[in-house]
Amino acid sequence: MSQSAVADEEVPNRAYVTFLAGNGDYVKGVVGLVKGLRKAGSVYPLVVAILPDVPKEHRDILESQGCIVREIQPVYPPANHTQFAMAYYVINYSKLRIWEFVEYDKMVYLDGDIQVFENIDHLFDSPNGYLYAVMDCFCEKTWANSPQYKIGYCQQCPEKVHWPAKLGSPPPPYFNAGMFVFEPNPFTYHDLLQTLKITTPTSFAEQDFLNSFFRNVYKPIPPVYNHVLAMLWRHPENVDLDKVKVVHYCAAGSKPWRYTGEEENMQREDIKVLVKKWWEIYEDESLDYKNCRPEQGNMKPLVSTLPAANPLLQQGNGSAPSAA
Ligand SMILES: O=c1ccn([C@@H]2O[C@H](COP(=O)(O)OP(=O)(O)O[C@H]3O[C@H](CO)[C@H](O)[C@H](O)[C@H]3O)[C@@H](O)[C@H]2O)c(=O)[nH]1
Ligand SMILES: O[C@H]1[C@H](O)[C@@H](O)[C@H](O)[C@@H](O)[C@H]1O
Ligand SMILES: [Mn+2]
Repeated sequence: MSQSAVADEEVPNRAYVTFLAGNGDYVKGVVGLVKGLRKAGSVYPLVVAILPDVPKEHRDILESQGCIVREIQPVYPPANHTQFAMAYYVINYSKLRIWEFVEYDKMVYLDGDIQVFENIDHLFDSPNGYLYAVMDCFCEKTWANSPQYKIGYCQQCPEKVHWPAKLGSPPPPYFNAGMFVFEPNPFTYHDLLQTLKITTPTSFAEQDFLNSFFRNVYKPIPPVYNHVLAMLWRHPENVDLDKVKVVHYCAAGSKPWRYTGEEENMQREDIKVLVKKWWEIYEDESLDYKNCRPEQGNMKPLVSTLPAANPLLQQGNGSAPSAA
């Protein structure tokens, strides 16, 4: 048996995964993401779960950047109920298909509007059996229809405005579904789709659904793994930008490839710096797949045959730049 065949059996199969829909400009986000993962020295590839409406030119760009492109079929919430979810988010139910990627033992899902500034490969070593993600913030206007927003309660600072006793116990921890660590599994996948059929959609679509489905196995991880930009102005006391590893450009007007600086908070210095840092990675040709040295071993589809795929050897990669 060849050495690589032995390695194949012993090294768990792991990958990052993102989601891409439509023929718009989110493909830029994914290109930025795969280059960021490379810069951070990740040894795992990026799988892109794409809907059939992603044009061939975009698929080609992704493959030329070393991504593994996998077409998935859309998932819709039960008929006639879509009006309950924000239209913009409905497409995200299709994300549930990633539980079907059972050739991987563990995956880290990242939205296309996320950038990874420091190596996070150690997340794959987290104990199995849980879904790991970062707790969300309820303070932006996107939450305006929720009881949390109306009360002024946020799980990021539960002591500031207490959850009123008359409403019972405070809501359980709620994660932002732009980033999570999970295990693909045929039974979970089946159960997710069956449960969706009998679930009435709510505002945050699959994010609400995943929070409800995984409520008993959800483990919060530190906010550095999914820094939701609104934390900068809503909870500055909870943020240490130097320590942030993963930035989620989800605040209105903050997508770097669409950034104009016009929307509220977008003229902040810290936002400008983070947008600039995204662009530096996106435009860095040395991070293009074609320019990467093979010995770097990162993001190769055949990464599991490389000795460097041992995650324990990759822990604490302190050389990567921080987000700040
Ligand atoms: O036209 C689109 C829209 C979305 N996406 C993909 O879907 C992801 C989610 O969309 P956004 O990042 O624009 O959404 P937000 O970050 O504002 O939304 C958050 O809430 C959503 C609720 O549906 C999802 O849970 C999402 O992952 C979470 O980060 C994108 O990153 C991208 O990967 C596309 O490919 N094309
Ligand atoms: O997933 C959503 C989205 O990312 C919004 O932009 C943000 O304001 C919300 O907090 C979050 O739940
Ligand atoms: Mn997002």
